[in-house]
Amino acid sequence: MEELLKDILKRNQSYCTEGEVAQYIPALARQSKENLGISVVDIGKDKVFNCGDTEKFFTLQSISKIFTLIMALQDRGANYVFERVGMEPTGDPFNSIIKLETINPSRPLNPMINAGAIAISSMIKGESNEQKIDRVISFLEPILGRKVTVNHEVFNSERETGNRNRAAAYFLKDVGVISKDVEKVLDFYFMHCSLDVTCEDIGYLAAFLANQGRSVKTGEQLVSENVTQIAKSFMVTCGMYNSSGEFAIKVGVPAKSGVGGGVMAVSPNRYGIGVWGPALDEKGNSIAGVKMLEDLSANLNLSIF
Ligand SMILES: NC(=O)CC[C@H](N)C(=O)O
Repeated sequence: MEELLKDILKRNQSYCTEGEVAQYIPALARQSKENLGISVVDIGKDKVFNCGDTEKFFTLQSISKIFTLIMALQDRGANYVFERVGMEPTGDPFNSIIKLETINPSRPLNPMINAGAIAISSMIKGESNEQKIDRVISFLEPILGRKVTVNHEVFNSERETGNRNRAAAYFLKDVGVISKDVEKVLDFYFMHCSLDVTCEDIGYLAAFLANQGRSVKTGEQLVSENVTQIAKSFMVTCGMYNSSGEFAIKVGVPAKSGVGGGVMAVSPNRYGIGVWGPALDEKGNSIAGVKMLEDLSANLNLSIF
């Protein structure tokens, strides 16, 4: 495995120069394009294989949407959640708001697009945003086996510039999908997107899903298999946004990307995979990261289809 990862990293390094780091969040626009890392957690061997920049921090961004979805399902139950957010892919960019008004009854099509994830954020239980983010952190820490913190620079940057998310959230309040204070809901959404992680962490988050909701670090069953199945189904249909179909054909595993450049990929019962490369394609997915996943899938025969 060490040799395979070294080879895959080397073969795909040149893709780092293609695409751009996320420009619409100023703190992310300052990231270096050159970073590239891949981490594979082998569940059977209880071992992690790292290659490249696997210990540097970047923000979780949309990968966090999987974990807030899991928490909302636990806090409110599936009926409550899916009365307010749908189960279908959009074919539109992650921050698009175009379908919010044309669908009847009006609700976000799925929990992976920003509008859906913001609605999900409003469902997480807690008296204050501090309590809510502490709950997210307490959920993640036993999976990662380390302390997790919010990156305040990225949080403030998103908060200052997130006007499209603000537009989506106010629309959702108008149609009754969100009932809480919109600015507070947005702050909490920006906070969980701004959690600092490493590529290795993404591998362990993926391994937790590959392991049907059991932490590989502690052995603890943290959520029911059914809830992880829902999360992984959304990863297949919507996890890579309007590239999910192409990704299913070329890589063939449940995956979730974030504009920090991370991609979390799940090989059920076998591997948790984290890749990181901050230069993104026009759909917001890491170019070199996706290329490395294509190679890894072909080499290890990972496609679930
Ligand atoms: N695709 C992403 O990672 C988007 C998350 C980012 N925080 C946003 O709201 O735009």
